[in-house]
Amino acid sequence: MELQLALDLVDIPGAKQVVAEVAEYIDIVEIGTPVVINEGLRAVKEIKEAFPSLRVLADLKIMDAGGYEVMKASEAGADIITVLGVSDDSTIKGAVEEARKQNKKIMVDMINVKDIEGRAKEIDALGVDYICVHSGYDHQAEGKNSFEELMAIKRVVQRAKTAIAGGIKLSTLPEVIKANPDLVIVGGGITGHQDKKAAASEMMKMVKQAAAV
Ligand SMILES: O=C([C@H](O)CO)[C@H](O)[C@H](O)COP(=O)(O)O
Repeated sequence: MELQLALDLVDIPGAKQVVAEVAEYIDIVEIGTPVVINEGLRAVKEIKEAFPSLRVLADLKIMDAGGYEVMKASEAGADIITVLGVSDDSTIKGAVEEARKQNKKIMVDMINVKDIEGRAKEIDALGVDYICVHSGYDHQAEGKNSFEELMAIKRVVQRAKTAIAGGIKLSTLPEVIKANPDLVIVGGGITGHQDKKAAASEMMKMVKQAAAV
């Protein structure tokens, strides 16, 4: 099991500051969609250059032109790129094909997918690297989470790694860990914490303990 830090509400200097604080307690750093909107793929490039030993995920939430957009994120230094599960199979196939050429990985974000089990099965067969259940900010505001969706994809996914994102905090992490995802993604649960380093360190400890069992 691994831990990914999602950075959504920062600019590039702010992102560097947070990563410098918690780098030893995370496996992957995510340049979130709002950061890419504000700063462009330059944010991915600068974080990869500043922290070469960390894997960097570009949360582009690709919906079309999968191959082209994966190529651009790869050029910027992204190791993992996100594509939406609601997009057409041709988009996901194009993304996977380009990622293979560039030696990168594709994560499919299942945000707003209605038939989670059925679509996860189809997407798994397309050769993606991760399938991620995700309660986005708008769903979180309605009190939703993706714990049940994680259990649903765990039942059907055979080759991809499984991941979960959306509002995970120290208090809810044990419930998430129980469902045994390969990757836990945390944004505000670390960045909104008074002591980011302590929160990341505690989360990493819990994740690695679970992985060792
Ligand atoms: O993907 C995300 C969201 O859609 C905004 O772009 C977040 O990175 C993801 O939800 C994790 O952040 P938290 O919900 O704050 O843990």
